[in-house]
Parts: sequence; structure tokens; C-alpha cells
Amino acid sequence: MNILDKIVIDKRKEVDLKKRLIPVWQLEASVLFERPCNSLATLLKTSKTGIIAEHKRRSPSKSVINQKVSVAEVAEGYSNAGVCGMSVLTDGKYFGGSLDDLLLARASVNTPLLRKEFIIDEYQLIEAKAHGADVILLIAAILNRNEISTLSKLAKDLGLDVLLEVHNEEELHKSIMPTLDMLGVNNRNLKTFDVTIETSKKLSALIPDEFVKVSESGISAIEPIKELQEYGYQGFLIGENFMKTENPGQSAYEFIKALEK
Ligand SMILES: O=P(O)(O)OC[C@@H](O)[C@@H](O)c1c[nH]c2ccccc12
Repeated sequence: MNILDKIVIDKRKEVDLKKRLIPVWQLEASVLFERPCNSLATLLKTSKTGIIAEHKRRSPSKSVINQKVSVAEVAEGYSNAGVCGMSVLTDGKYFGGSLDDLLLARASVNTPLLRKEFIIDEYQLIEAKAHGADVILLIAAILNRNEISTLSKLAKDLGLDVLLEVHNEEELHKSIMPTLDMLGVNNRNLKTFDVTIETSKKLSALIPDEFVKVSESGISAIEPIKELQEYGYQGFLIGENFMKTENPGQSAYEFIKALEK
């Protein structure tokens, strides 16, 4: 069994347990407040740099990335660096994240926040909203067309932007629908961990113009971004390259400055 199948099995159990502990109406009570927030898709369209910086303590492919910095510190650093958005990993078992991380990032900054999670159930969307997310990720590799449709519609109803992630042509074809805002191409194959930005280049022409194109994973230099901009990409999701340093905010700042030149 590949890692993605394992993650999804664990996630199913986790969500079923949580639903019994915290009923959805209880979560919904925290959703009532409306916070003014810029849409990530809009920001990416007008930005020269388009960086979405991620908070990521560890991953199945790199066991330890950074266990030292606090999420509030990272959020403030990223925000001061001028990122368009911040991605917060909330999976605990495989990525060492939590919903508390999302909440603390929310309390620290006004930057659009993406809940980076393996979403398989509507319950997780209410959770995302209740913990301050502005954007949710849907992963085509673990969802069928019907699920993508139901989940993205509910996300829109909750006022959340939707980033849909694909890593091949088949996933892209099955997923295109008007309830998505951004199309992310993951350069890392989540089944094999192989990384190549050729994946983003290959799929770019197949993504209709109405979706903002985001290239995800394995980006650690300015050059590949410049190349990908030529292919129409306006968003770049970067985790490890910033998080592996002692001061992720400072690293993001220097990276963005260099990209602006
Ligand atoms: O750390 P990187 O290589 O810069 O990658 C960031 C991000 O793209 C990656 O964490 C990611 C992309 N899609 C995901 C889905 C689930 C978990 C994690 C991810």
C-alpha cells in the first residue's frame, strides 16, 4: 500500500472519531464571525511574486524539517516578508501539524491562510472555517469527481477559496469544475515522492485560463519560478526551502526580495 492510501485510511478514522466528540453544530457556532479577508486567488493574480509559504514541521519524505520555531513567529515572518498566503499543515500523524497551528497563525496575521489537509469529509471544511482558514486544499488523487463537486460547493458556501491539487492529466480532466478557484500542480508525486517541475510545465497548457495556476513543491530557487511564470503560473507553494532554515520568515523575505529584482 502506498503512503497516500495509508494517510487516507488514518484520516477516515480520525474524522469519524472527532465527529462523535465534537458534533458539527458545535463547530458551526465558531463559524459565525465574519472576518474581512483578501482572496488568495485575487492576490496571486496581481502579485509579481505569488509566494504561498508553508508551515511544515516534518513530512513522510523528510522526517524532521523544523521542530524549533513557533507557528506564530513563522506566520509573522512570512507576513512581513510579503507572501500572498500562508499554508498551514494540520495533519498530525504524518506532518506534525494541528488545528491549533491554524488557529495560532490566524491570531497572528491577516494573510490568507490555507488549511493544508487531506480533506475527505465535509466536517473538515467546517473545522477549517472555524479555525480561521480562508482557503482549503482538495487533492484529486484521493477524491472522485462527485466528492470534489460536493466539497468545493460547500467550501464556496462557507466563503472559502478552493485550491485543487493534481499531479497528472487524468486527475486534471476529472476535476475541472466552476467551483474551483485555483489549480495546483504538485511537482511531488505523493505516491513515490519523486519531484520535478516538468510536471507543472507539462500540465500548464491543459489548465483553463479562468483558474489561477499554482505550482507546488520542490521549489528552492528563483530560476524555476521565472521559468514557470512563462508557463502562466502565478502562485508558488514553498515549504521546506523556508522551513529548513532557523528563521523561515527571514528566508522568505530574502527570497521574495531576490525574486522582485
Ligand atoms: O516543502 P515543499 O517541497 O516546498 O512543498 C510544499 C507543499 O507543496 C507540500 O507540502 C504539499 C503539496 N501538496 C501537499 C499535500 C499534502 C501535504 C503536503 C503537500
